[in-house]
Amino acid sequence: MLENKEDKKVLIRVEHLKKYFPLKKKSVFDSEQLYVKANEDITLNIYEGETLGLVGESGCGKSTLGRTLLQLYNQTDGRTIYYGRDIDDFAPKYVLDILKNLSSQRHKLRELEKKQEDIEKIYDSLEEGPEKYRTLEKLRLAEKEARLLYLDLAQLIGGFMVAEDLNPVSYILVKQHSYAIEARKLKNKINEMEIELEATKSLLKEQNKSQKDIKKETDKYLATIKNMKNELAGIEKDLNIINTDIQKILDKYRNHPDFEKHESYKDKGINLARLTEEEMRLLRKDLQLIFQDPYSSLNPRLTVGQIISEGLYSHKIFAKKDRNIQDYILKTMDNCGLAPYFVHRYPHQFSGGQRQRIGIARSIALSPKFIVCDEAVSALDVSIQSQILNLLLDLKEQKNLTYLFISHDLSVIKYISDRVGVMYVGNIIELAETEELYEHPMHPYTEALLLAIPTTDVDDNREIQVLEGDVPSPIKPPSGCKFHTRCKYATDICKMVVPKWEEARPGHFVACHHKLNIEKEKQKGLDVI
Ligand SMILES: Nc1ncnc2c1ncn2[C@@H]1O[C@H](COP(=O)(O)OP(=O)(O)OP(=O)(O)O)[C@@H](O)[C@H]1O
Repeated sequence: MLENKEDKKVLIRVEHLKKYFPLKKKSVFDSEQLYVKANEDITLNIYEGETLGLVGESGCGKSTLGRTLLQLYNQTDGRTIYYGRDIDDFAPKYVLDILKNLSSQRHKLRELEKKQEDIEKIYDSLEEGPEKYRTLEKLRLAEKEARLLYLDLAQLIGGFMVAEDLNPVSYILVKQHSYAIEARKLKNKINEMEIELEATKSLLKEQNKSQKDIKKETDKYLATIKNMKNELAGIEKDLNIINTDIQKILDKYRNHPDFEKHESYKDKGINLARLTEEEMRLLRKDLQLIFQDPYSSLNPRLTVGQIISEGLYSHKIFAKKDRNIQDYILKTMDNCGLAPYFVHRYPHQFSGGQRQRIGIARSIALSPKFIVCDEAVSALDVSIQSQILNLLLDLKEQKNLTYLFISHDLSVIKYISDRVGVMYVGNIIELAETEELYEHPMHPYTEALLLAIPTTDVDDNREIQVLEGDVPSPIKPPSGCKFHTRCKYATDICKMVVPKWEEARPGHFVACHHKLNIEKEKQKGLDVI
């Protein structure tokens, strides 16, 4: 069970994430570009060490969300912030672009805020009715645009947001970041050289070389590493001086009334959506995917050992000549319930459950922090499903992993998840701790999904209710709340205004104009925000 929200560390923060797939035009005369709106305005936190379950009908955008978080798809809009590494250490290039253009970006932000205020005035002046609802939609859009840009800036410069002239701030922060990039490149090189050194040592020992020969060979590496470490120490010394100067300049603004507000938005997360391909490649080992169909994701021409070693070599966790990799692979296989003699076998020689274990071993070998399990047990027999689920839970405990667990099966989701998000035609419409969501659903769609679960409990005399109506198309989804076409509680506002994503009870988020059970909760004396 997860502790209070205050004790939890966010690993991934998603803000207003959007993923549209453009559709091919039928003819060159088509003026309208159509999109599959697979993910729309998704905002959520994924906490370190939790399993966040994701449910919803087929085609609602679960896999797209998982893959977009991992940046296997380029996101159309929004921010995906990863806290598993420190932005100063990782020093991504996009930060330099923002810092170089601070003045013009803040100018743009002020324009967006002005636009938002203007729409707000119009909204306040309107009578209740369709025009007011349409204006509310525009207002939400303007708010979102301004907020995303504000977060991009405040995350990096915090209290400097109050500075009249951002040019000197820009100058010193660009300098700081350029040094950080140099330091990161050197650290990577040192790391690679140390891996080479280990591999050389293990190879020479295997060849029974004398201590003298081993020393002669490894001294070359040690000398290069020493030189690089000296160079790094120089850069880090300069960085410390720059950091002290930055603090001194920042202190000048501390008395400004808005300083603390802006400073509180400063954080060390990395915006995955803005990384270069090469940078994303470096982070790929932290962020893994386990597929539904292990057979199609395993290369049939490679043995289990080769399948697991591929990633270890490409992420430079082991050098090619390093003999220690064999022990490492066998240990990883053992952790995943695979016997050592499987190491030379091919995927077709295994059952579905064993193949899934191989897929899991391949991911786990890279020591990831976050894994998207996309229908990871859906193709397996029920008895095997529970074995794989328990393996995933054990590995999570041992290695402090965080999962996004995607499934259309509500029982599987209930079993494995700490919290559950419910998706409907591209949106997450409800998110809460598992028990809370199953016991007190607030969204009519969640309620309908739960009522549709068959039960074997003889004391449970509720009727199974099948959700009527077709799932709307994600190309032209219904206006307002997308569920209004199937919702028995829908009113006029539902047809026109997208419901706001809000925390209705502590830790319980929902987007609905007519939240269920709120009155009941109030009567029971439970917290309602
Ligand atoms: N690469 C793609 N190009 C175009 N459209 C896509 C692509 N991938 C997914 N879609 C569309 O996006 C929508 C969401 O699909 P997605 O696979 O994310 O849903 P899902 O909830 O995971 O469904 P399922 O449980 O059936 O896998 C669907 O309408 C799908 O057809």
